Amino acid sequence: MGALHEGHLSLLKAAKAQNDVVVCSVFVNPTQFNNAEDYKLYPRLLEQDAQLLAQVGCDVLFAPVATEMYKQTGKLTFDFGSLENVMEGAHRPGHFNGVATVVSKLFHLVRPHQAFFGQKDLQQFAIVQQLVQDLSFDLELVCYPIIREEDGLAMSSRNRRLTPEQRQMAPKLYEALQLLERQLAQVCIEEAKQAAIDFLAAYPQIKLEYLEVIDANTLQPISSVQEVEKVAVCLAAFLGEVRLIDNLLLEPKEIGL
Ligand SMILES: Nc1ncnc2c1ncn2[C@@H]1O[C@H](COP(=O)(O)OP(=O)(O)OP(=O)(O)O)[C@@H](O)[C@H]1O
Ligand SMILES: CC(C)(CO)[C@@H](O)C(=O)[O-]
Ligand code: BAL
Repeated sequence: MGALHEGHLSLLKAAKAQNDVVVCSVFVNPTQFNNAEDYKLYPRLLEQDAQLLAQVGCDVLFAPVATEMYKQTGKLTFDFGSLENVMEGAHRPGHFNGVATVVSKLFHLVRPHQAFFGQKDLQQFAIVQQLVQDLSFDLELVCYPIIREEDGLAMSSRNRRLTPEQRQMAPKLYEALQLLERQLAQVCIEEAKQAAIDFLAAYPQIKLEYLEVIDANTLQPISSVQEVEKVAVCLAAFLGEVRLIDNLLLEPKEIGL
């Protein structure tokens, strides 16, 4: 969606290393926003994005305008069942319907052989995987790790909207996830979650929306980390009006099992 940072550029570099031609879409997609202010205030920096894309060897920048993108599109409805009834899907009504709509259109328009996504949007990646299966898109999906600022904050275009005070506070989200990971090696999930919730409660500027310990394959909350092959810890929180998400993928061995 543009306002590119090193997280996005890591995807571009990986794409360029593996392909002859790389296309990057920059499109602040109205149909995936459940909050009008979030859409209005989303950072838009197309000129700067174009320069950064040229520097990493991107071959094509596809930056349609919304009226053109949606000129002939009716209301499409997707059903991702339990994959979308949690976390982002539960808190952003209609969000994944909008994501699935625009990703389908982008795949048809660009016809990529590979498509690169970031782990930061873990649930989005699971939804897109399901979409590719459901609609038999002939492409390979690739997911790359989260690139962080030096203080641990996950890079995000929305970070630009933080005030200096909020920006200083924002790495607490990553610290909470790390605390949760450490706690999971020692106590049960409920206690571990409570420790992370209590940690964040000490910072009144941070309003936690959800904190989940999930099976990274099904995205469903789990009651014991021994249950599943791959665990993820995920959160969403507001700093003022700015909503940020972050997650860690944990291997069972990393949590002492
Ligand atoms: N810090 C990051 N590291 C790696 N990939 C990232 C990072 N941030 C975003 N991405 C990925 O880049 C792609 C484009 O994301 P998008 O344009 O929505 O950016 P964003 O920075 O996540 O914005 P926001 O968090 O404000 O929604 C997505 O696949 C996303 O997961
Ligand atoms: C998948 C996506 C391109 C849909 O607009 C967007 O949500 C993003 O960039 O993560
Ligand atoms: N970065 C994922 C899309 C969104 O937040 O709308």
